[in-house]
Amino acid sequence: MTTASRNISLPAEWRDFWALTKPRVMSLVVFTALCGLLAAPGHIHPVIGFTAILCIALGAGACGALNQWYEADVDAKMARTSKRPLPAGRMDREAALHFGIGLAAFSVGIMGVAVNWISAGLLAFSIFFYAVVYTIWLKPNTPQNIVIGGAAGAFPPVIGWAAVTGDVTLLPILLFSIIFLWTPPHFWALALFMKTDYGAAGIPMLPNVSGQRVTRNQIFGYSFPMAAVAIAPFVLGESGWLYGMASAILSLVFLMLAFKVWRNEANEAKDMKPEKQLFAFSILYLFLLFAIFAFDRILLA
Ligand code: HEM
Ligand SMILES: CC(C)=CCC/C(C)=C/CC/C(C)=C/COP(=O)(O)OP(=O)(O)O
Repeated sequence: MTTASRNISLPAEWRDFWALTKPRVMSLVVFTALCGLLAAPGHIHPVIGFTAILCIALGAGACGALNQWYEADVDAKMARTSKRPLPAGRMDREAALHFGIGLAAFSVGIMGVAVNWISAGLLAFSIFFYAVVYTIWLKPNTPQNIVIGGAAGAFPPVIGWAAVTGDVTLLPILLFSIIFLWTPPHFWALALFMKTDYGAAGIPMLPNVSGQRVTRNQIFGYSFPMAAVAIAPFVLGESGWLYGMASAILSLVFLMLAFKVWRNEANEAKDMKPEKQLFAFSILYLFLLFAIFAFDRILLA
């Protein structure tokens, strides 16, 4: 028996289905949903709360699968995505489609029956928005694709909140707005320094359509309303000082890094340290902001 065969590992096809769900990106998506759920007023039975988060995770996985089903040809043209299960030829397109539709139907159905139909409706809408509005309609047609389409990724904390309360009030709309305004700096910073090949694959992302100067201006521009909305829960008296201080400090660091991106003139990836720093920090920022927000609300409750 070889060392490799003795390792405990998933059979290849399971690993491929797992990869279809884009687990690394989706982990933060699911975390924001958990924070929305924990920050909501009222009580949810832990088993129902766990079920809600599981459904959101499965719904997010459905998004990844449906996206890769539709984009198999595009993914084959980009080095970054060419090793995904479909372009690499390890899986049928049909299997990915069935997996995506199955996960979507299962997650929405269980959410509706076990949690409530408001959160199930929001989950169904988010999946539709990402799979159809973003992937099929906006992404191949406009460099504003991720601005509008990014709304799909902003829904999870609203869904988590609605799982507890059965409604959507100002606070979850603020959580939505934070992610909505965070997405353009998050993605465009990455698109500046990483060889994404979107241009070669015919996808009109902002850097390859309008150039690096416009992209840097837009990154800096979106960071201001993002910071303002991030601090808003404290200003409106919906959080304590802990979140107030944390959101101010984190947003200040974000703005400073976005300013360094704005000032940078480099067009070689090796000189794009500010862009790399902003992308890496964008993930830490959202993680800490949501974690501290939920913690602060639990302390206040
Ligand atoms: C339309 C919106 C978005 C686009 C186009 C986008 C695009 C990307 C891309 C291309 C990557 C590089 C790595 C990869 O391909 O897996 C990435 C990484 C990442 N994104 Fe986004 N993203 C978006 C929204 C979001 C949202 C809403 C979240 C979470 C709330 C998120 C969380 C992450 C995380 C955690 C990573 C790092 C993953 C890793 O370490 O491999 N993204 N994003
Ligand atoms: C609960 C629920 C329904 C959540 C939706 C969450 C969601 C779909 C977030 C979007 C994040 C994401 C994977 C962007 C990748 O963009 P891309 O697919 O354009 O990137 P690619 O070029 O790597 O394929």
